[in-house]
Amino acid sequence: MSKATSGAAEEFELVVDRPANGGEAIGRVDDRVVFVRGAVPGERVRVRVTDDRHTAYRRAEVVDVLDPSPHRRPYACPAAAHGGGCCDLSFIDVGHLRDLQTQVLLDVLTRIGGLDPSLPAVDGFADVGVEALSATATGWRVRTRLGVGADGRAGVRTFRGATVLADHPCVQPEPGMTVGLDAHRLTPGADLVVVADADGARHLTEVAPPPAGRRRRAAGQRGRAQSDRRQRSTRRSTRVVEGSDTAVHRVGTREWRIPVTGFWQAHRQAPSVYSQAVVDLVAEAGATGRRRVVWDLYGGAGVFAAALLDREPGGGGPPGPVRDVDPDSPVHDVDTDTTVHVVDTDTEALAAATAAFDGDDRVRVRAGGVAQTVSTLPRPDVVVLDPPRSGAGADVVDAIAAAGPSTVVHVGCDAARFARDLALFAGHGYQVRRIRGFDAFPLTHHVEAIALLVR
Ligand SMILES: C[S@@+](CC[C@H](N)C(=O)[O-])C[C@H]1O[C@@H](n2cnc3c(N)ncnc32)[C@H](O)[C@@H]1O
Repeated sequence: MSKATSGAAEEFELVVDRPANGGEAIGRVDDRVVFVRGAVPGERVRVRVTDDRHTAYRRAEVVDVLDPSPHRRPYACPAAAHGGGCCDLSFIDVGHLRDLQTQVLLDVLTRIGGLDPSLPAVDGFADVGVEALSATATGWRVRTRLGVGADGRAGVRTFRGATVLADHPCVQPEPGMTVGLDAHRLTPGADLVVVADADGARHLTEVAPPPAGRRRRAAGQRGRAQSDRRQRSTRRSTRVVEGSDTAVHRVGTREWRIPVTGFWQAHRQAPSVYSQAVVDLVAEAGATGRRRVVWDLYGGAGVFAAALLDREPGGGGPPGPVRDVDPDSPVHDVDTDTTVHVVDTDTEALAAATAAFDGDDRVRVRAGGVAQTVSTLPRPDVVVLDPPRSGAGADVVDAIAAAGPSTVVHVGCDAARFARDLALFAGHGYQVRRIRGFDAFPLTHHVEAIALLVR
């Protein structure tokens, strides 16, 4: 290793050997861990220190690749190649990137989740690994939030920065979704939310710049939980620039009208793939049947509620005439219906749920925080939870366990918080029966994980 100091930022060489949960590669120098952004595990790189405030570790970025990995590729995303905070790992071959995502999830499951690697669920996940949601790693995103630069043009913002890359498009949005934005007069410092709906129409809503004092904090928070983003939007005024303020999304035979600034899964395939996974896991636990009470926590517009009612035995079947086709069938016997309680803090998402279920009294929506609300619900047989990146945490896990469901399906979008929640459930006697992982944000480090837990 050779060291040098350029101004305030120290530079040195090291070999990085494994992936970290946040997309960096990990090495070690002088007994301190170094998290390196822009490296592939296995590479020898020259790095510049970007954060030296901690005794146990430092953060650094690559300034030169001295011994490149065979999995390194030219950046697939022009925005990321220019420092955009979008496709952070688009310089790694897609197949290898999925192997790295699998490695990260296995690492946190065992280290933070306390799971035994020989557990069939962990072993089974290691065999299958992180699964693709679509055939290609580009053109999958149906909702995105861009920045508007000082010149009034929209683009991806730089990683943890405020610079807008209007001339370097990101490859995540569906084809055509971000074409021709320059035709609109936009407000410098605003956000521009872009949505491609189920019918191929585009909707653009501008979210006004945050008040001056909050701008700095908002930039630092970018990329945090969906709930944070939603709250920031609701406090700022919005203006429809193109299309409408709501967008139609469909899963199976159901349709939802979701506010453009509201939450819907980013990947076109995610709602149907996740909801099928939830249905399959509940069936695997044998938790299907009559007169069940199901909680769909952090349920948003009720996509999982719909899948559990429509697609699984004992769900009651789809609404309307189909339910009456065979009144003798146990599956469609109205007297045996499951009831699903959808809980979320987002009243607009719950309004979309109410409209989508159109008076179907098998679905009850409840506005409020999960921790405060669940004690008021009837005891559940099955609980599905899909918290934001911050995870569910101890209070929520304690409250779910106290209600005593036989089956829990946990959907997590941050691997470490997901693993922590599994450890909390284990403390209440819930064992992991199966784990699946999805490459829900291709060319990035993000992984969506789903676990089946049984008591
Ligand atoms: C990852 S989204 C999942 C939404 C839904 N399951 C879906 O797939 O469309 C997380 C949801 O949690 C909601 N949320 C965040 N914090 C919450 C809390 N403390 N209590 C209830 N809901 C919350 C957000 O409004 C958001 O709808």
